[in-house]
Amino acid sequence: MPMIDADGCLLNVSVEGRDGGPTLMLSNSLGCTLQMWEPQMKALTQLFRVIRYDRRGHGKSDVPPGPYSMERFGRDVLAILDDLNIEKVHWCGLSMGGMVGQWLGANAPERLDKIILSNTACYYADPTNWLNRIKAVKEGGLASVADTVIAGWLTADFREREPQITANMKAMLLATPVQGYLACCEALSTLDQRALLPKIKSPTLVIAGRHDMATPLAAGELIRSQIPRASLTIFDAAHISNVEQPHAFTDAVVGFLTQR
Ligand SMILES: O=C(O)CC1=CCC(=O)O1
Repeated sequence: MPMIDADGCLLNVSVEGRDGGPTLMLSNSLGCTLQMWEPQMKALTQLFRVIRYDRRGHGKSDVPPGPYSMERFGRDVLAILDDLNIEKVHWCGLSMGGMVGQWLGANAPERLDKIILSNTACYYADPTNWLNRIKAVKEGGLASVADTVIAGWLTADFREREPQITANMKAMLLATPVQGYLACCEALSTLDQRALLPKIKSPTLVIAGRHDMATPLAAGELIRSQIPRASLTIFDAAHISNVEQPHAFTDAVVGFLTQR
């Protein structure tokens, strides 16, 4: 896996799949590494060259001091594409990955082909939840918020049915560097990309989870309504819908990216 330099921050990047095929870039949720996409990889690598990466502050990437911002995360993606000599990619980002996709779609439209914005928001009306989470993590580490976060990621039904997957997701969250996690929460506490959405001209699919409390269905509907010609698909899932509904998620991604 190459480590790619983005303004002095080394980012852990993985490139797999079909050589010479269209390229699809996957972008993670807060507290997740590129491993979050494992349920999709077998199918996606048969059709696409798939780029995954650990966002700065996460996984095997560097953890430079904050503040971070969606612009910073977007420029990290452009550094990866430049380094790999890739002009244009399809984008699939979940949660923060979807927020980075919004930034790129509006600010670097020449680098994105089709865009999938999954379980995401363009702003938070009230930053209190993020400020509370920052305080809790500063005081008690990620362990102090992990069960609440996991309850937002996966429905109770799924957690009961799939204890091993749930435990793996929790371990991934708990392994996140605290400084990187906090710097991302700070970026989320001031997020407001509402003005960017009408500037996105790429074909866009918005995915939302019927049981997603972190970025509710209404947040997905707002994004859909503001991006010209965007469509919305809803899954019976909480926040991390690609893990909770892996087959439906993969089918939606493949269907959207391969339709003419
Ligand atoms: O991890 C969470 O609590 C939910 C979330 C919001 C933005 C993001 O990337 O994840």
